[in-house]
Amino acid sequence: MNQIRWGIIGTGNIARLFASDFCHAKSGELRAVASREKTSADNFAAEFDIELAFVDYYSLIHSNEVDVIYIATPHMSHFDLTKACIMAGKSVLCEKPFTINEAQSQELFELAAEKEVFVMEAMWTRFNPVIEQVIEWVEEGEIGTLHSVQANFNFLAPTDPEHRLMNLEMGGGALLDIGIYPVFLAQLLCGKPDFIQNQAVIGETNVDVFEQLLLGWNSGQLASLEASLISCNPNRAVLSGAKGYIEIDSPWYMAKSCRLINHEGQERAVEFDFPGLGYQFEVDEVNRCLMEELLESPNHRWEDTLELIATLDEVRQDIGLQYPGEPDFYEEDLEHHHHEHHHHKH
Ligand SMILES: NC(=O)C1=CN([C@@H]2O[C@H](COP(=O)(O)OP(=O)(O)OC[C@H]3O[C@@H](n4cnc5c(N)ncnc54)[C@H](OP(=O)(O)O)[C@@H]3O)[C@@H](O)[C@H]2O)C=CC1
Ligand SMILES: O=C1CO[C@H](CO)[C@@H](O)[C@@H]1O
Repeated sequence: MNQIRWGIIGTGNIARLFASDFCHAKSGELRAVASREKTSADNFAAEFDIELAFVDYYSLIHSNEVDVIYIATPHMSHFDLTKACIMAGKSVLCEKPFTINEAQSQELFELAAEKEVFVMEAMWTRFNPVIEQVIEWVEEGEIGTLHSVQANFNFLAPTDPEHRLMNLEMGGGALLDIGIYPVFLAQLLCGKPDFIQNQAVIGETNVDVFEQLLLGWNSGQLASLEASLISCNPNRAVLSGAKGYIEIDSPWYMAKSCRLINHEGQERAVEFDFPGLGYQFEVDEVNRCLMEELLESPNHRWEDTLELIATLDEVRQDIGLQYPGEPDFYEEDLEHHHHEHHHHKH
């Protein structure tokens, strides 16, 4: 079998973590990297033993040397780069959030369907073995009816106002960068929420630095979620059911262990001994999908990405957090009214 040939766009923080874990994937060749800077491309290629270093992104996108491109650049660039890859017939694994809003994601998935190109949001947590275990426990009824999801993602972000996390022009803020993880977990287990409430703290650079969300489902399920760029937390997740609960150990979004505790207090602990941080599992998933000639992963479908970003859109609309170049929320809201849009205000 020929190896699937990968290219990476960007040489920043996540590109490095991904490249270090790539060797733990079951198959695939990390064949090319592209950077805006020649020295960054060359150094990255040398460090990770990558054959080809491109000095602009579009040369990689149009090269015949790769089958799939991993986009590891800041949020605001995901739309244009993914679009260019699809147009060039290159499969895509694009960092989260897939795009900054639902309209952009919708447009890309329509294009991918039309051009018959594989596309997936790099929601790596979905492929972590602990999350697979948790899905299995919940589906097998080990905790009975699932009633609640409690999850958060907190870390101390750089305070530099120019840093991508603090900079509005770069799609900054907690929600899109890290809030997406707890929302992902809740929606993975409960589906698209029927109600969304939130409280957010806006920082000095006008991005959300801290927020809590409460999601509700007509089924009676509730999720209590938090994202913060300004506070510390062990970042554990707890799923409570009628017969017991599951605790995903810290940090839950990249955990190596979890525990199932029944209503009598009996505990079953599971530990996974995998190398690296766990980025290899999303690589395995993409390789498997490409070998099966799928356009989307059945485990993180286009619909899953759309439902995820739709929730983030709704929260941002409530907060009044708009990114440069986005259509005006309030005009959209008027249109939505005609379509019986259920927007739950607190
Ligand atoms: N899955 C995960 O665990 C993580 C995911 N992410 C996601 O990955 C993306 C990138 O985040 P991160 O790696 O932390 O960001 P960094 O700033 O560390 O790196 C981003 C890279 O993108 C390239 N780039 C392209 N355009 C720009 C621009 N306008 N400004 C700055 N850099 C640019 C640069 O590469 P070059 O100079 O080589 O062109 C840069 O090194 C985000 O969307 C984030 O959500 C981030 C961290 C962890
Ligand atoms: O996805 C992510 C995981 O963790 C990082 C913090 O350590 C985030 O900034 C990032 O975007």
